[in-house]
Amino acid sequence: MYIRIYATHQDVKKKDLKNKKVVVIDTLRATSTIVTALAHGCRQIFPVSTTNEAKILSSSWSKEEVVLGGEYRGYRFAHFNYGNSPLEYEEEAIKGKNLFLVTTNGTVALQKTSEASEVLVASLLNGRAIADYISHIDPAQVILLCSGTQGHFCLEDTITAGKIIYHLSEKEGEIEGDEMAIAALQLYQLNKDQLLELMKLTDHGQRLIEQGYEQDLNFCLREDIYPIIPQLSLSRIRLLNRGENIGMEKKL
Ligand SMILES: O=C(O)[C@H](CS(=O)(=O)O)OP(=O)(O)O
Ligand SMILES: [Mg+2]
Repeated sequence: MYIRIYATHQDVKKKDLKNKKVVVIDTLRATSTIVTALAHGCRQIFPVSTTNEAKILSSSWSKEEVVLGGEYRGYRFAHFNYGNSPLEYEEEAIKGKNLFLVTTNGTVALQKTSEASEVLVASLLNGRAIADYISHIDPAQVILLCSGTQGHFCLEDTITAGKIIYHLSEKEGEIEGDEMAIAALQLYQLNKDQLLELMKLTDHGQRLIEQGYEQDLNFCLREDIYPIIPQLSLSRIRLLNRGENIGMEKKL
């Protein structure tokens, strides 16, 4: 298996992902939010890039079936039900709902994968489960698509990519990859016992703290609390093997 990492979604064109197995990562905070919502019984999530798109797409459902969520530069939209804080999606109210999620980086990265053969959604909250799944299907090549922040490399997505490679190598021995993959693995191995200290140094970590979201930062670093496999297919994200995922316990 060969691992290739893209540091930002701006680095990749849709055609680069054609027929590829792609794992999308946006640790702060979109993919952490998606994983949390699905772990709490959300029916399916539509990643969209504008509030208008969310409103148009969601109009096919009754109001009771729909939740609108998201943010721009960290701040929630006035007429939406929720923002982009994973903690908001731990509620019973999300159960059975169709979530239309608009975010600055993560949902845009997810929309880039329309030509991929399989798309998975990863965060630190479910990184080991994603690695287990990939090793089980054993593809020749996997692309880890980090969302990045506003077109720039970010540590938090690279750390999650490194964690996935770390767990893959635990199962399969040495993993081949590009130099970003080697760097991501080293970064995770060197910092896995001090993730919070590292994240507090990042632009996004500092911004979340300034915006009053320090709890989000702590939460997004809780490794493997939700061992689920969210899969994007036909423009919506659902749990793979929903029956197996349902009833899983949150490991605190
Ligand atoms: O809400 C977030 O954490 C970010 C917004 S930004 O990086 O502060 O602009 O969005 P995401 O798409 O989850 O990276
Ligand atoms: Mg992000």
